[in-house]
Amino acid sequence: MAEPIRVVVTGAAGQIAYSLIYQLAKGDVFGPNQPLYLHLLDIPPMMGVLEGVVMEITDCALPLVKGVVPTADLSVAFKDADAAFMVGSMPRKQGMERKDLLSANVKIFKEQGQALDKYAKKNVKVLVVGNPANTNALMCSKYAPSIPRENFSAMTRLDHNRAQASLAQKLGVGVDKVRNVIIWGNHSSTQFPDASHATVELNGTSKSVVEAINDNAFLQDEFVKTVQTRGAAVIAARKMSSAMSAAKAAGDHMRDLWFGTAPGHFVSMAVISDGSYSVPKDIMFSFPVTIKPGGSYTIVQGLKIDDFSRKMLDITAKELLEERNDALELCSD
Ligand SMILES: NC(=O)c1ccc[n+]([C@@H]2O[C@H](COP(=O)([O-])OP(=O)(O)OC[C@H]3O[C@@H](n4cnc5c(N)ncnc54)[C@H](O)[C@@H]3O)[C@@H](O)[C@H]2O)c1
Ligand SMILES: O=C(O)C[C@H](O)C(=O)O
Repeated sequence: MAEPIRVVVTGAAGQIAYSLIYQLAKGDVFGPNQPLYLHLLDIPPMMGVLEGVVMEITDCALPLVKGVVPTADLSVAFKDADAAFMVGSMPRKQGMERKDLLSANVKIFKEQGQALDKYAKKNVKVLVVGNPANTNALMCSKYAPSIPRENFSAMTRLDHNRAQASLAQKLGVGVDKVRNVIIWGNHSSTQFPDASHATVELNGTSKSVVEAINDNAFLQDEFVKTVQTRGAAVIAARKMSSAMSAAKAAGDHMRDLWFGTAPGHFVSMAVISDGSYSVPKDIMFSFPVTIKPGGSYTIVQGLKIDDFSRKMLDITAKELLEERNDALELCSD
């Protein structure tokens, strides 16, 4: 058996964590041969609830869990961390946009970035889930200057999974037959879900999704809007934000960072922009990426960007630039 790794989950007493921790503990993310210590961070008033979560982890009797560290202390939570799921923050309520959470949440990510910088391993992989995820990840990385910026990413995998599932439903095939959808930009209602490079396996043959659906109006309108507003639709129905699907996406994202993407497949992940596709640098922008085992990723290059796509990329980049300015101001004191 491998040496145990230390995996942090923040917001560990919350909804997403409740589904995520089980996946981690049973080996769905880091593999069935990887023992781990679970470092569970929440705020002091939630320590009683967290105690209940720890009892349940124990009662699951899962052999990969070598220890559980429930805490409200950042120095304990991030000590020697190999991987961190940054979930802890306020979720939006009906009628809010995710960026409305910036003032409530961004300082959490500043403070926790500083703690990662001080206590975590320098090769820690940090996945930001808490909203507004892209800009929180940017600020988390800014305040952890000793950790490479490439080790930070924000989650757009839920949008990616939503897009893949929506196309599979439209085509009447299993989700595993659709690949290489792209989410560009922000995890917000300005994101651009793009099916133009996606493929579908039909009767054993790979075909472009655009050709298979043969309905550009659907792909540029209904499909885009459905994915952009899916989070709000879940909130309207559940009166709480998505949790099971968010935890599944967080597991998918981290597993791909750990083990790499399959040949010929790319996934969507918000990473620091290097200017690819004329996206402004230094914002956390969701791109299509391929990943090598161990987490080094490459932004997929050379995809054709038509006029419609260009317009959509520019809209979401503009929003991220605005969020960055607001976040810098909020964190300046
Ligand atoms: N990126 C995505 O795709 C995606 C998807 C779903 C939800 N989210 C976001 O994830 C976040 C968590 O959602 P949830 O449904 O689990 O919320 P929740 O309210 O159920 O749980 C959040 C937990 O975070 C804790 N918390 C608050 N401040 C903290 C701090 N400073 N340090 C540590 N813990 C802290 C709370 O006490 C609570 O236990 C929200 O911001 C939500 O909008 C993102
Ligand atoms: O939409 C939200 O606020 C929650 C989450 O970001 C989601 O996409 O479901």
